[in-house]
Amino acid sequence: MSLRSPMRVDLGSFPRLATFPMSSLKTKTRHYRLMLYSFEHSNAEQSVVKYFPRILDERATSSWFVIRGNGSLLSKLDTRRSAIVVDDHIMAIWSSMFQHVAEWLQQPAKIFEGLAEDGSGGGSVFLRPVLRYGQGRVFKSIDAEFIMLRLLHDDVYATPQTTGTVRNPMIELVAPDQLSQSRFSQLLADRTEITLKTARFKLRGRSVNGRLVFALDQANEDIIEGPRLTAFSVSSSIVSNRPRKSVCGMSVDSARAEKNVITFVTGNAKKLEEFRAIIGDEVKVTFVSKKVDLPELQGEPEDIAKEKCRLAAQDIQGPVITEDTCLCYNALKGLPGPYIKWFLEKLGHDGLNRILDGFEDKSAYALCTFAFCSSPEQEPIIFAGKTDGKIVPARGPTDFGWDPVFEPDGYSTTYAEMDKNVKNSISHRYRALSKLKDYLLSTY
Ligand SMILES: O=c1[nH]c(=O)c2ncn([C@@H]3O[C@H](COP(=O)(O)OP(=O)(O)OP(=O)(O)O)[C@@H](O)[C@H]3O)c2[nH]1
Ligand SMILES: [Mg+2]
Repeated sequence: MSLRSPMRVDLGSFPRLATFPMSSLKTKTRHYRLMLYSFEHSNAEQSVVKYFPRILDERATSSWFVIRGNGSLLSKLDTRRSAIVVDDHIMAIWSSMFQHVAEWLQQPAKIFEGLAEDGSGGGSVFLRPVLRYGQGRVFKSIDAEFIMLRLLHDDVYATPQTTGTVRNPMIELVAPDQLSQSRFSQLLADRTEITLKTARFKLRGRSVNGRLVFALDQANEDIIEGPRLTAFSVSSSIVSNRPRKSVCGMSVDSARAEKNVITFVTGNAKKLEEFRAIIGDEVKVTFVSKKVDLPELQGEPEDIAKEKCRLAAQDIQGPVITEDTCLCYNALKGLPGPYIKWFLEKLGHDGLNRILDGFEDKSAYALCTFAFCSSPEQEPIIFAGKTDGKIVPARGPTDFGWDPVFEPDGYSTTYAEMDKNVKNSISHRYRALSKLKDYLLSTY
């Protein structure tokens, strides 16, 4: 099968309900092969590394997809098995959702570029929009998790070439990035429940901690409710072929999703990025993130981690994860330890080396302590991970803390120089998070 020349679809021109009537949707099903687009190499790569393996394992078809601007990805994927084909019904929903969220956030959206028509394949897909801002060709790329529209369940999939059916559909909008999350929350502040109805289904959305979760229900009306969503157009011929049960007016899936939301309280976007890459998709929990101005506490790492988590749980009034990271010099009996943030800020990478000038021993360890509280009343549970190494003159990209001055034992590269996947397989964060992940897998 060959990739036909890409058809450019921009959101401004993507058909909305008004111009793309249901009848045409029912009679004419086109199939799109998606090219996920990212302005930043690492973002596209991470999205694939994080979200696609599970999909690739699920439904093997002959379809394939391309990540634009990142040739290396293609070689990493088993292109014969990736199935990123959706029909235009689903595209219409996703596009209008993305577009609307972009409008809410007052950001121009560039979501899908280069969609190709293709008559084969099926499968589920995780998509993220790439939002663009800045001037001319200067793009400030958005964090990988800026907004994610995600079909939640394993059994959500499209088989467009046969029936155009999506089973048990559920759609979630997440805005875990700090900026988008606070805007999202503001926009949703006066509305906790949003209902969108079309001729074939009802979308019921609820906003929780800056997320908007939609569950689909059958309905026979074609109206759209909700003052903020009047312009929100949704069109679809998706049908649920399973009888739906409901709990307290919400779908079972939705209710389950509500229960399994944990907030990772952090103000550090890089931590969050690594957290998501490491934890993957196995834990049946929706992780959202929130920046809360927690005090930088003093004391032993474990005490600090616990107290941080208690304060976070009080703020969120629900299940939370916090993380505290230390960089400990053996020559200094564990200092700077939890105070590394200030040392780094005041002294820079050079200074972090120079404080060891008088010492032979340059060895150090990175210590990560995750804490989990299922409610403000619960005592935090601690999961620590440690990676030994040494302090060296800075080498590598400087986009994350003290990564350039820490060379883990057994490697000749600093954390900063390493491939992210390598760091995420040996790091202090990986070691701590593996324990937390095991705990969550056994609990949720
Ligand atoms: O090079 C790095 N590689 C890492 O893997 C890493 N993890 C954390 N840090 C930095 O170490 C300090 C910890 O302070 P910290 O735990 O209080 O974090 P934070 O205040 O940035 O966020 P949070 O407390 O809101 O979660 C901060 O300067 C972080 O930037 C790292 N630096
Ligand atoms: Mg902190």
